[in-house]
Amino acid sequence: MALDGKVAVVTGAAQGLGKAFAEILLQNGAKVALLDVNEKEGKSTKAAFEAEFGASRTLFHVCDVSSEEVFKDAFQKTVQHFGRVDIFCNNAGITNEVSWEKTIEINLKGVVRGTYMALEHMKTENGGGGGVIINVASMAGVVHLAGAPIYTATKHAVVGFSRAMAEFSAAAGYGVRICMLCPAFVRTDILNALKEKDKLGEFFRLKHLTENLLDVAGLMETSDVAKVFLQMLLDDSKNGAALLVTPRGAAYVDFPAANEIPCSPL
Ligand SMILES: NC(=O)C1=CN([C@@H]2O[C@H](COP(=O)(O)OP(=O)(O)OC[C@H]3O[C@@H](n4cnc5c(N)ncnc54)[C@H](O)[C@@H]3O)[C@@H](O)[C@H]2O)C=CC1
Ligand SMILES: CCCCCC(=O)CC\C=C/C=C/C=C/[C@@H](O)[C@@H](O)CCCC(=O)O
Repeated sequence: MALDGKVAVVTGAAQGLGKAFAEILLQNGAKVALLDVNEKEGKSTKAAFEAEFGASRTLFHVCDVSSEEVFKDAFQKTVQHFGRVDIFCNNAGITNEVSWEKTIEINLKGVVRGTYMALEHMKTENGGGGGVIINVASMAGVVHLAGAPIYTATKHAVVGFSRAMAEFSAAAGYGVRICMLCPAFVRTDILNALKEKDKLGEFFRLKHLTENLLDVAGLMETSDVAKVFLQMLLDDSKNGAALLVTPRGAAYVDFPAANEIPCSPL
């Protein structure tokens, strides 16, 4: 997929990884709708992008992905403004083990909402032009964090949901690919949760386990992950693929097929 003239939606685009994904999309010729619950940061990001790429290339909508109504409204306004959407990146996420229902609402249900909405618009069956959905999971979608069980659960769920939807989309002939990005640790505000007892609750006592993983893996910059995001987005051969991103490089996860799981009689 060439990006020139394509229209992308990125959730959680005001800062961190979402902002870096939006920036690399803009650098490569796309128009980008920035959706985020943080109005102040979102407006400031939009202003910075306007100065660099021109006013007509970006839109900002205040949008909480945990509200079906608000999310749909922001998406519809984007379609009205740009005329179409070709790329949808479900990136918004939080770490909050105390308000765990909120974490599921944003990290999982927000991704499900965004995926369904994007498919409905992009699928060729409805006269759409096809496209790509990138769901941002985490390495915690493949390995677990004992210090963040709900975060882990949402990210595993995003991987499972996206893989199933990718196969469904291909089988239905929708013309929409769905892939997952699974980064290890990236220098963004989400990691502040590791210092906040009111975010981790009883799991705060295991924060050293997460910190140990961070020490082993190292910390990436958002721009490093954005480069890998772009590669995956442009690779038309990938559907249902989960790309792990670490400071040492990137690798697609080799999931076992159902008939490849070794079992012996009990
Ligand atoms: N930073 C890291 O080490 C890693 C982050 N991730 C994932 O990357 C994604 C982006 O996170 P980061 O950029 O790291 O964190 P961040 O905290 O810097 O950015 C998250 C963005 O999502 C927005 N957001 C939060 N709740 C929202 C909601 N209800 N509706 C709309 N927007 C909302 C925030 O306002 C913020 O702009 C998340 O899904 C996170 O789980 C995955 C692996 C590693
Ligand atoms: C509670 C805060 C979590 C916030 C954000 C994340 O999603 C962070 C990433 C989650 C899991 C990371 C696991 C990392 C494991 C590594 O130590 C190791 O398994 C990978 C080694 C990388 C390499 O091969 O170089």
